[in-house]
Amino acid sequence: QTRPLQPIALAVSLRLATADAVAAAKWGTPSPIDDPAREAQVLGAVAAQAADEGLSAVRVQQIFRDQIEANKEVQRALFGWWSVAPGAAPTVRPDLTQVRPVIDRQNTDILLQLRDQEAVLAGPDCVPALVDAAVAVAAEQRLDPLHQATLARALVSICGPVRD
Ligand SMILES: O=C(O)C(=O)C[C@]1(C(=O)O)C=C[C@@H](O)C=C1
Repeated sequence: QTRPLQPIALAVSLRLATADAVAAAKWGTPSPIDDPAREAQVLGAVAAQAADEGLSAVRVQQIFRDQIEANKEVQRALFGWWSVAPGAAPTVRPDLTQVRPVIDRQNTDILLQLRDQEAVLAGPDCVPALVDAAVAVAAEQRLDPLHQATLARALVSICGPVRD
């Protein structure tokens, strides 16, 4: 494959795309963007999956902290936009309990890509390969500037060994 890191960049981008639905689910409700209990659940689940796959729980949790941070950056940006431009705010409210299983599936996809691309991630050409993959995904998914910038945020810790 010409771009071995494109599947992981895509999985990260698809996880990030859920932030729009999460923000719409929370907008106009008392549910805060930050949900520490859910974050702990996500980080616990990925640490368990990392152990099953023989991956470093510390590395995997860092990578997923980045996913969560990037997700919150999208949510905060959208909240800011909707508060100054109420006409742009969502008119239908997705059910958060239906969005979270999608996030869980993307988490698994990301984790399995980390496992499958272990050699590339640990190799000397990871950063240029990751940038190349991210640019390709941004074009293919037609990401807007907010989602391009936050995709970069979500990818910061991906390169490096994922096994102890
Ligand atoms: O599930 C949510 O409520 C989200 O906002 C998504 C998410 C995540 O990226 O997994 C991000 C922020 C919250 O603190 C918890 C989890």
